[in-house]
Amino acid sequence: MLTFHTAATQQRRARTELDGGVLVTPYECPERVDLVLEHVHASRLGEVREPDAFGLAPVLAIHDRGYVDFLAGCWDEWRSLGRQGEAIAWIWPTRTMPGEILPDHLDGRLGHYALSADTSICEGTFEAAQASKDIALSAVRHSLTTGEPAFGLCRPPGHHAATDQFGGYCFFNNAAIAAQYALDHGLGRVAVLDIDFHHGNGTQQIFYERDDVLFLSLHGDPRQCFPYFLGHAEEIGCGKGEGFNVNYPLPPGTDFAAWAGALDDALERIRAAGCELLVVSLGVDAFENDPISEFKLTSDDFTEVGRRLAGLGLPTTFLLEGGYAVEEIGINVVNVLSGFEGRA
Ligand SMILES: NCCCNCCCCCS
Ligand SMILES: [Zn+2]
Repeated sequence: MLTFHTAATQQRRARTELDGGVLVTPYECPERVDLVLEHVHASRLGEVREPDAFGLAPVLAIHDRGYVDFLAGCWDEWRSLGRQGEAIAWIWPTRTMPGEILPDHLDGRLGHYALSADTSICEGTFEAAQASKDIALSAVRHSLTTGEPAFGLCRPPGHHAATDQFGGYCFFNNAAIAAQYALDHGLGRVAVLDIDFHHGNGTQQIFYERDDVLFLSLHGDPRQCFPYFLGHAEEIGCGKGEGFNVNYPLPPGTDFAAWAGALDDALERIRAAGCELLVVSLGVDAFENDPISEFKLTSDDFTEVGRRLAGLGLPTTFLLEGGYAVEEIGINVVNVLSGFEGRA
């Protein structure tokens, strides 16, 4: 299986994440890329290829122009205000303050465009996000033109990024951008399957009223887990999109047996919907030792996940999302990919 990767994804080197009331070293660290790459090579998964540059048009097919411009200028503007730390949102529109008018001040715009305070913006963030979406586009183009599976070693991840919102370590929704690219190049319907521990709120929001993307997500129940405010089973899509959004919220402590039951149901729905491509939001933070997640999948379980995905018989593009047990991220990611190829 081909891997798309560029070191440009490591330009984002944030030093701070607000976690439990203190500023910690971000869980979503550049070293994640090195460790996945190490295992891609060690497992002889296949060639590692630099992505092509696709520019901003595919991004603007998904994200709002004002949002993209905000991301492009935020760090420099933050610094021009004389701020010492990294750009972190600290005030938001709320239930009692809906914020219909976009503020002029950066702090107001930061709250408008930020989902959560866990994601700092620093030097190199915009550049890394561009590299990550180029990886996703290169991977999906390969699957479309060859029918072969491809792996996009994306970083930063994307599934929490909505039309005009960043957070959960995500800026551009790589999976949504890839799915839209496939639709713009002739496909009628694409499935996006999100197996990251956290609900893909951004991907859901982007496609919620559409029937050309079937979005399915297995994740920690939002009653107990980030992102807390989206991801319930009752959210089934609306308008033309009704029935094309499927959430599988599962309780903390879920093991593979229960999780795989939801996966099998999701695979059945993908089969029934006549999807022509599968984009997998491949987060491996459902792993039992993940520091910020609460499922109990083992490394061997990830091999079985890959095997079951292969059973669909669809062209499949895997895009890295989360996974914060850094030591094991490489094993877990490659196990899915090797399992898919029947090599494990
Ligand atoms: N403070 C603990 C983590 C907060 N961040 C939410 C998790 C984002 C996962 C992205 S896959
Ligand atoms: Zn996650």
